[in-house]
Order: sequence, then structure tokens, then C-alpha cells
Amino acid sequence: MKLTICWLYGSTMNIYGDRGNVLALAQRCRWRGIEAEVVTLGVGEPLEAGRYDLFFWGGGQDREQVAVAADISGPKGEVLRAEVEAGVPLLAVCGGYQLLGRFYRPHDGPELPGIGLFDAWTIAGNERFIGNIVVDSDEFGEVVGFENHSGRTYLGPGARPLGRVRVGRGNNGEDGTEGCRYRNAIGCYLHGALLPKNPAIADFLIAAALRRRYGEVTLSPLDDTIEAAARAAAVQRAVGTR
Ligand SMILES: NC(=O)CC[C@H](N)C(=O)O
Repeated sequence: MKLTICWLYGSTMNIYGDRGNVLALAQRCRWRGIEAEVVTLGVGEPLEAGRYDLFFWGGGQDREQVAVAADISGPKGEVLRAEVEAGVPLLAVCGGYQLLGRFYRPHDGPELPGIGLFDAWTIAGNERFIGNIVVDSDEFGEVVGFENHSGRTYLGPGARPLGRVRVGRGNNGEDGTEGCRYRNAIGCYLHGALLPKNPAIADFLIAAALRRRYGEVTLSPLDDTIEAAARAAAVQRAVGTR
């Protein structure tokens, strides 16, 4: 079996270490004997419907988001949205997450349109949210990472959060939510990178991709003892910094 992973804007929106998520997805496939191909898709490059099994879109600064927002609006964004509506799994972190909502309003410059995949919108605030974050998710249990964003994301009635913030600020520092879930798509503010420390989310994305491409497939378990210990230690550190 083979999965093709599309790393959206991997050459421009890549300054928060989120490439670790792409490495984790590919490696957790390969450890299971599943071939994994990573294709980076940039500004001006067409998104081919049906080609990809999984999408990843990482964080980036406002400056990169301006060019990317222009690129993803229109046909390219419509293809991406249709793929996710059809069940293709997606993980988007911070700047990528923001542009999958209705809009992102940065401090300076015009409001950037999102593709409206998530019923959510983001408005930059004065204080930057920076620090360890621990989220309690009904789906994935304890999720740990690092946040670094000025955007405050608010969820509309059609969106459900990834989880509740235990430590940190999350979507907006006000309503206790973090991230957004829709079909097999996950948006969140957790850098770190997220997936190496939270392998249950990586395996959720891989399993969803395999199901779509090959029908029902049982994902063989991996020994995540080390990851579990690292996550527990990170949670303790984060709780200690409250
Ligand atoms: N970490 C990021 O991707 C930052 C996204 C956006 N520029 C913000 O500061 O909210």
C-alpha cells in the first residue's frame, strides 16, 4: 500500500517546525510497511483532485499568509474543500488553520479570505499567545504542544473544537476551546511539532487515509511507550508553568 501526503505551502509556511508532522506521518507509515510519498504544493501550483490521500498545512507568518490566501482562494481552495468534504484527512496548524476558516484579520493590512472549510474566523489580538499548551480531547485524550499566535479564532455553530484547554490559551484565550474538527480534518494551534508527541492523532489521519484509498484496513499498533513518556513529562512541565 501507498499513501501520498500533500504538504500545502511547505516551502513558504514552514517556520514553526511543523515539518515534524510530515516526517511523523511518513515514518509511521513506513514503520508499518506502507509506502509514503510527500509532495510539497506551493503558490501557483494546481491542486489535482483525487491525487492525495492526506493534507498537511503548517504555520507561517502574516507576510506569507497574504500570498497564500490569494493562492488558495478560488478553484484551488474549492478542490481542497471538496476533497476534505469527501473524507480526505487533513491537519492544519496555526496559519494554515486560520486560512481554512472564513477569514483571518491580521493586525496590519486587509482581511484575508479563508476557504470556509471550518465554520470559524480569526482576528489578530494585541497580545501574542506563546507557551506550552495542554488540551483535553474526547477523541485523542491528553494532547500537548506549543502555541505561538496572535490570532484569536472563534468557532461558529457548525464547528466543534478539538478539545478543551487545560494549560495555555488555545483558540482565543476566552472560551476555553482549542482547535476545530470537521469530518476527517483537524485544525489547531499546536506546534511542537504536534504529531511526534501525539501519535494517536497521526494514526487517526493515516487510518482515515487508508480507509478511503483501500477500504477498511487495520492499522498495526506501534510501540509508543517513549512518546507517551515524553508527553507525560511535557504535560507535567506545562502544568508546572501555569
Ligand atoms: N504560528 C503561526 O502560524 C502564526 C499565524 C498568524 N500569523 C498569527 O500570528 O496568529
